[in-house]
Amino acid sequence: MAEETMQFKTELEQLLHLITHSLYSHREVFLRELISNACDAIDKVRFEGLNNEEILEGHSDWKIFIKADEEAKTLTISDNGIGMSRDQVIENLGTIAHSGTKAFLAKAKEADLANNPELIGQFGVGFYASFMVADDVTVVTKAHGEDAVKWESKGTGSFTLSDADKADRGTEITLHLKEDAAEYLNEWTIKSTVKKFSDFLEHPVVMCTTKKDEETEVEEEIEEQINTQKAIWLRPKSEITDEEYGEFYKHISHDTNSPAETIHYNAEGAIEFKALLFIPEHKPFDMMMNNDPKAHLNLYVQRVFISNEFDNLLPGYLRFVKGVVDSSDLPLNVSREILQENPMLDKIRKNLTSRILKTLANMKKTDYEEFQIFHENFSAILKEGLQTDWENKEKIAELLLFESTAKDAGEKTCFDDYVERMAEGQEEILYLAGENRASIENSPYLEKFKADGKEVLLMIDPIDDFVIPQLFEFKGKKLKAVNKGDIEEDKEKLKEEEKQFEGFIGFAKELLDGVKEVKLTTRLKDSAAVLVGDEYSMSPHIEEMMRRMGQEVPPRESVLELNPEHAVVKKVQALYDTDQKDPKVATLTKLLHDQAVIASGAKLTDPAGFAARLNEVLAD
Ligand SMILES: Nc1ncnc2c1ncn2[C@@H]1O[C@H](COP(=O)(O)OP(=O)(O)OP(=O)(O)O)[C@@H](O)[C@H]1O
Repeated sequence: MAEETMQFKTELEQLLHLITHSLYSHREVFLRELISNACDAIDKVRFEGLNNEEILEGHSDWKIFIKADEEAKTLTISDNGIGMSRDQVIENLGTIAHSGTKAFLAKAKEADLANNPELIGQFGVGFYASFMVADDVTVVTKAHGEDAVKWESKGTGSFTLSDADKADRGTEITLHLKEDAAEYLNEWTIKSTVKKFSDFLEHPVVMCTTKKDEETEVEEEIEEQINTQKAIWLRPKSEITDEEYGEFYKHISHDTNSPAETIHYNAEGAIEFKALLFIPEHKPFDMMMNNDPKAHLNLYVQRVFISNEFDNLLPGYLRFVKGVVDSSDLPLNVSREILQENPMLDKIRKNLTSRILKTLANMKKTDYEEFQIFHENFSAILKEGLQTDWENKEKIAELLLFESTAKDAGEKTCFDDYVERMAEGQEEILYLAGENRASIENSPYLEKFKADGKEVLLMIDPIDDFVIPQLFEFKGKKLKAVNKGDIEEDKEKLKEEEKQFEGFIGFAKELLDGVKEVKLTTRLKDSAAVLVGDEYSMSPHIEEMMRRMGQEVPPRESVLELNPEHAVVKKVQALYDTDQKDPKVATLTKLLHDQAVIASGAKLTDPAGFAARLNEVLAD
C-alpha cells in the first residue's frame, strides 16, 4: 500500500486544537488515556478469544509496555490487545468523528475544559490527548488476520497511512514528545503517573528500561511492573482508602469530583457477586450531554471484563450510578447475547437496586445536606422509577423531596413528613404541579385547602406531572392533584345556588369553547372561577411546554368551576336573569373563563379577544 494522506473531519480538527491549546496544566492525563485504551484492547481480544482461540495467536500473556527513549525523545506505549485493521484505524483515529464530538465542542467552551481534564475522556476522544505532549504521533497496529498498518499525524489537519512491519497482533503508539514535555521521558514521572491513574488496572503495566552491565558493557532490557494490578473491587473494604476509591471512580466515570457515596459489598447466598458502585454528587458532563436512558455498569465475570452495555444489570432510573459488578456464578464461555439473557442478571439487578435505594435512604437520614445535592441533580431521573419499577415505587417515593405550602420557598419536605403533618380526617396527599413556586403558590386551586389548614405539596419539576399520578398512593394515602378531578364539596351549601344558577350555567356551557361542563364549586374563596382537568389529564403548563417543543397536544376539554359567592359571578348571573340577551352577559362570562385559563397556567388562545373584552368592561 502506498502512503496515503487523509484529512481529519472538521470537528476533529477543532477538537485537536482545543486539546492542545487548553489543557496544558493537565497534560499527564494523556498517559492514562493511552493505557486505558490498551487495557480495553486487551479486554476485547481476551473476550473474543474465549470463543475463538485462534484470534489469540498464542499470545495471551497480557501486558501493556511503556518505553522511553531519551535520545530519540519518544515515549512508546504498546499492547498485545486486539489491534486494528486499516479500516478500523481510519474509523477510530481519523475521519469519523465520534458522535459526541460536536456536542462536546459546543459545551467545552462553557465547561472550562482547562480545569476539567476528565471531560476529554467522555466523548471517545481520549487518544487525541497524546497531542498535548507530542508533536508527532505514530500508531503501528495489527489485528488478527490483517496486515499491519501505520498511522501518523502531527495533529494538525491530516494523517498518513502506510504499510508497517509488525508480526504480532497489538498496537504500538509512539509519541514524539514536544520540547517542553521531556519530563515524560523520566522514569520516575512515568511510574508515579501510572501509579496515580492506573494502579488498579487489571493488566500489568510494565516499564521497559535498558541498563548497561558495567563489566561487560552489554545493554540489558529490564521489565518492571508498575501497577499493583489489584482489581479494587476484589480487595477488602478495610484496606481501601478514600483516595483509591476516588481515583477508581474518576477512572470509570470521567467525573472530576469525588462520589457522594461508595457502595462496596459482596453478595452471598443464592447468587454471589462483588459490587463496587458509586453515586455521583453532581451530574457528570456526559449525562448532561446525552439522554441515554440506560444504565451502564461494567460487568466482569471471574475478573474478565465482559461489557458495559448490558441494560438489564441496573434499571434505567438508576443510570447515574457508576461501577463494577464481578460475578463468578455467570458463565464465561458464552457470547454476550446469551449472557445477556441469563436469569442471574435479573437477580443481580434486584439486589443492586435494593442496595442502592437503601443507601440513598440512609443518606437522606444521615447526611441530609449531601442528599439534597444528590436530589437536586438526579431526582428527575430517579422519578422515572415510579413509572417503571412498581416493586420499588414506594421506596423511590420515600426519597423524593418537594416544595410545600407548609414550607418557605426553597425548603423541601417529603411524603413521610407530609403524612405526619396531615390534618385530622384528611385522607389524601394533596399536590399541585406547576412551572415554578411563584406561579402556583397563590393559585385559586389552593384557596380551599389554605382555608381548611391543609398542606399541599407544590411540584415544580416538569416530570412530576407525568410520574406522580402513577404513584396513585403512598403508604395507603391516595394522591390527589388539586387541579384535577372533583374535590370534596359542600354539596348542601351548593344545593340552593345550583337551582338559582341553572339557566346561566346552561348558557355559559353553550357559549364557551373547550369547556365540557360548567358547575358551581366551594373550592374557591377569593377567586371567581377556575378550570379543572380530568383526574389523569396533563396539567396545562406541561401542555404549554410540549407545544413549545413543537409537539402536538390534543385540544383540552376542562370543567369551568364558578364561585357562587363571588361578586362578579353573582353579578353576571343576575344580569343573565334580568336580560339573557344583554351582550354584557357574554362578555363577562368569557372574561370569567379567560381568567380561569390564565390562572391554570395555560395560554389564552385569543389574547386579542381578551384585551378587547377587558377594555369593553373597563370603558363601561
Ligand atoms: N491501543 C489500542 N488498541 C486497539 N484499538 C484502539 C487502541 N487505542 C484506541 N483504539 C481504538 O480507537 C478508538 C478511539 O479511541 P479514543 O481513546 O479516542 O476513544 P475511546 O477509547 O473510544 O473513548 P474513551 O477514551 O472515552 O474511553 C477506541 O474506541 C478504539 O476502538
